[in-house]
Amino acid sequence: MSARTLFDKLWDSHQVVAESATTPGVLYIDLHLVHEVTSPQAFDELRSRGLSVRRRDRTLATLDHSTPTLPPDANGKRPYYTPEAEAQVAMLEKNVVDFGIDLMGWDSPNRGIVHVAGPEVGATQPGMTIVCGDSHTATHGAFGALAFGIGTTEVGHVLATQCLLQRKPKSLAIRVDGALQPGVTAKDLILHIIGRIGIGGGTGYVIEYTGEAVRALSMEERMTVCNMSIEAGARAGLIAPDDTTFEWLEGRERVPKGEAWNRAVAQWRTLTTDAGARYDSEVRIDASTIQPSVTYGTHPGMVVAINAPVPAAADALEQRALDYMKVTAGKPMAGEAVDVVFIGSCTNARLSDLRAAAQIMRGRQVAAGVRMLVVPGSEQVRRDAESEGLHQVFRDAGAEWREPGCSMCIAMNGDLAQPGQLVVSTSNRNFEGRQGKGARTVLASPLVAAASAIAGRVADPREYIEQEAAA
Ligand SMILES: CC(C)[C@H](C(=O)O)[C@@H](O)C(=O)O
Ligand code: SF4
Repeated sequence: MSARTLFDKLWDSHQVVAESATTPGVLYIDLHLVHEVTSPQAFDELRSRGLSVRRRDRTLATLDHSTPTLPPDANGKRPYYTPEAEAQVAMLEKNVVDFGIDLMGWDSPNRGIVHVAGPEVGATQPGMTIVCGDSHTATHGAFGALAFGIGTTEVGHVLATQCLLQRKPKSLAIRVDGALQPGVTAKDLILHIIGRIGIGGGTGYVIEYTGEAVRALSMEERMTVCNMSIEAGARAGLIAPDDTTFEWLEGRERVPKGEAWNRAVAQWRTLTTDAGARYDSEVRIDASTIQPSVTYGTHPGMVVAINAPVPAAADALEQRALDYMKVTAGKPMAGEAVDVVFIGSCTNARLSDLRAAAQIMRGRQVAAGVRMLVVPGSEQVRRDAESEGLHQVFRDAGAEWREPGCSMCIAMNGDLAQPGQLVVSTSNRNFEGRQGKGARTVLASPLVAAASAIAGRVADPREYIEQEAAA
């Protein structure tokens, strides 16, 4: 057989019916993740047709988007933001019982944002096809799985058949050579990439991230990178699995054990792009040139190095974005006054993210007038962080330590910013109103977010890291 890319291998091993000029192919799905927002109509459809879930053992649900991050009151009542949010959660709780599906619900020690909790329990594994009614499903591609978001109608198709109609996308290699500088994180890398290729740069492609800077990333950093593939328009983002992947996965609840683990790893080691395999397109990036980066506009492609001047608007839409953000071309983002700092979301709410932020915040205070929310991505992250005392570091600094959920990433659960407020956020979307009507979002790394909370303005974390090194 001729040389194949990792993506080709994943596709070939899951396409059960080939596509033709007039019909899409049929792809077998190994894992279907479900959350409360995009599943109600899908389950209703099954009900109305008298269908059951085809592979309950390959379906796993969680509660994350609509869940409040404040604890229940003395009567156990949770402070849902709206009756709709509460109904959505109740609906999924009912659906998993009616259809016999596992739910990481309120009483589970594993509940969390779907893209944090799925990998943590070992449901996400190399070589799988993974779907979820959620655009950030590409996160799971960090494990060498073909993972992408689907719509609610397709959620129904997968529930009923465990298959999906798909045409094969093209492949794009993003090769990152060199090494990231101190204070420059995986988040800066992916923001830089989207800034470079644009929000349409990945459209029609599955991206494979390669190169020595990608190999050097931890598993959690790889998830941060793959998470935002959709923000470049890509169908999915992938990183070939290696020892970093296997070490991270070994021993987790849902991965194979004993001899079966060894066999799985041996098979997973074949999941690499063959020498001589061709991508449809390639981009090269030099990691050593990347600075801590932030967004300055209203989509994730409007990215600038934190100390570099904001570029002039190229068109009326960009000018509208600058006006909305109250940002001036020619001035850097560093120094912009900050109202709210949010550390959370499926992009950056894992233990290493919280450690990075805590490193800067330890012994310091959130600036007067700044509100800071730290929201762990899952119950596991919360437990691990609390056992290290990170929650205390954040609380001592004056930040709020919340319960796991999507929180202020999407502002549909009660956590939101006020009109006009500027939020430095570790999430992945900065659209108008994303974090509350009129709220202005600056996407950044946990290091930039923590430094900005302390400074009360958008700040370069290297100022604080250097102080520490000097001390
Ligand atoms: C609610 C859900 C459908 C949505 C998505 O698909 O990504 C959300 O997670 C988001 O981040 O905007
Ligand atoms: S954390 Fe944000 S981006 Fe991630 S799934 Fe939740 S709403 Fe979507």
